[in-house]
Amino acid sequence: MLFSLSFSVSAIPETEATAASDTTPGAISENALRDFEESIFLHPQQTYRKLVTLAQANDFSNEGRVWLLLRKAQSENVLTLYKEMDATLVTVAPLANVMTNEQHALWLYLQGSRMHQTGNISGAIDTLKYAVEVAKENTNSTIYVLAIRELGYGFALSGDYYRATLILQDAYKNLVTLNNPFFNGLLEESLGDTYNYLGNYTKAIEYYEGALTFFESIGYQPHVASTLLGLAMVNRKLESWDDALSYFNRYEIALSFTDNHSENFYLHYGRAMTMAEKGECNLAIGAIDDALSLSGPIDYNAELYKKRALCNLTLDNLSAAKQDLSKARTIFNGIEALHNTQWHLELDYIAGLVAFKDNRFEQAFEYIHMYYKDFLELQRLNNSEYVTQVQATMEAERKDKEIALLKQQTQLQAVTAREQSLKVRQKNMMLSGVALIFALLLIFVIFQNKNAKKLLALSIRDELTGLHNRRYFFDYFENNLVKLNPNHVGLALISFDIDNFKHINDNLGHHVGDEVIKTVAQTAANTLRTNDVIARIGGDEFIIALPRTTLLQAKEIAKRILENIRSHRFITKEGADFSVTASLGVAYHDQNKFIALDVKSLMESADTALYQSKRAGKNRFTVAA
Ligand SMILES: Nc1nc2c(ncn2[C@@H]2O[C@H](COP(=O)(O)OP(=O)(O)OP(=O)(O)O)[C@@H](O)[C@H]2O)c(=O)[nH]1
Repeated sequence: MLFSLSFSVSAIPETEATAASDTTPGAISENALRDFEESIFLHPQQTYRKLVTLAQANDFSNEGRVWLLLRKAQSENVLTLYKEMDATLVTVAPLANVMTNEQHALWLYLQGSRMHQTGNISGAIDTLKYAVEVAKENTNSTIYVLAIRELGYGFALSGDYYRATLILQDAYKNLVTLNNPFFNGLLEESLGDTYNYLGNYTKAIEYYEGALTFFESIGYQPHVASTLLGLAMVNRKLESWDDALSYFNRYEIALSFTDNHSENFYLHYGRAMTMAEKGECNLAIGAIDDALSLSGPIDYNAELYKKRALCNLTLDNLSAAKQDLSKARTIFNGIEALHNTQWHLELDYIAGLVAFKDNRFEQAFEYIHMYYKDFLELQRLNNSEYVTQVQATMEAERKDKEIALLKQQTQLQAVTAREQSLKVRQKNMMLSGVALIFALLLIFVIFQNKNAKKLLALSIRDELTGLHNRRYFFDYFENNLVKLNPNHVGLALISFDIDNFKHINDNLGHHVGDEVIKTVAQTAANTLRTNDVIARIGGDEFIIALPRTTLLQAKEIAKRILENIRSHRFITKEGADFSVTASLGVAYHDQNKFIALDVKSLMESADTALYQSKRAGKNRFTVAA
């Protein structure tokens, strides 16, 4: 539930109720505008109408006008009137230089949360960090809490769950002493969202329920609604279909706080998907059609078509299933960013089931096989050791099943006529398909939490080199190397940096510099083994983790990297012909020494060794003491 509903509150002023209901522009004092916050949450629709009326009057000072516009944008955010909100933010921008600190922080926060909604996650993170900085003067202010929360979302959306959880838990620890139900509700809701994304659904429910109690106690309907949606979604993931459906019903009632029906799509979408997953296909098809008629985001529509295809298969409506599948395919063809994601690959899986129903067994097997292959490749690209372990288990399980099936086939073939054996072959083909699906479903369950779709896919890669980025590397390190595998045999880190790179930029241009970075990245990556992880840390600096390695192997790899980099010749369009070198630092953690793995100090050792290589004349590697 990481869509953003933004709110803020202050102590209820005596004048607040009047402020919200009075529509005469002249009757409102400028100070009262600042205090409009709470009425935005209690009566969003009425407050918004009031603010629109006031905005038509021109008799405000600059400070008053800024408050008016910011509060208007804030209520537009609450009511998800994003077009209007964008326009209001444009109107307030020229007044940036007369804003007070408090206004400036609110302005930054609103921009940051809007960036989230449009998918500009890195922009949102930068803007929100700035908002937190500006709001920090008063850490018990509403804007500070809101900005921290939104920043936590930013980290979660970019796949940095670790930092998201840390920042929110930290804020929670400080704010819980204030005993403000709104703040407590906000933070519990955010922790619910983060655990939801982390796949810890039981913990997510715990936090969402806490948040719901706080929000209901103060009557902030937009928050009650968003928390109920969170509870519905988590229960769906836990396959508690009836609880999920009952939360969707409560969400529908809570949505009455707004006249804007755009959130209805998520209600109908969630409900339809839940019904289909529950197996109530007759009901689900009607619900899917309702959701499709609401013109939600196009990739959600594709998911609806996929589910309808599966339901139609269950109901033996083969031709309808084919049509659904083709509609889903058309949508995916048009969204390049989603190509080769799990959601895209699932089309082949469904196509396999359709072909099977159609008695095209060979084709069914082909599709499912292709799906299986592509899916594992996708996971390999994600390059997590955890994934590899799961895959290995699944693969072993699949092989066992296939062997058992082959045995069965041989026995059957020995006693049956040729005609019968053809049938058996078809049956076995189906059974191995089922075995594959079984294996894949298990993997799916594990990766279901990674549903930030393209946002996640984009956020773990460095744009220039296509390698993993810094964030992914640290996340991988903490979550896969340290937590999941504390007893690894040995772990080496290699930190490296291209020598005299600035010289290349200065003499041959930035575009050549970029090419050098890309080629060096590729050369180093090609030198590594499948389970090694390389990431670009920034500029011309890279880091490599070599799990399950001896120091001797690590040195060998460092040597090969150096050789492969220095032996590459660059020839530019302009006729320059040159090669580059790099300096490396190797740090090694030896489990046999019974010293706990400390990421930070291992990285520092690798960096120190790298600088020793630089000082000793570059183009070499040094092993940290
Ligand atoms: N072309 C290009 N240059 C970059 C990029 N990111 C950072 N840089 C430049 O990379 C250079 C990094 O230089 P340094 O590593 O500090 O120094 P160096 O010249 O390599 O010297 P030594 O490391 O001591 O060998 C700086 O000039 C940055 O401006 C990028 O994405 N593309």
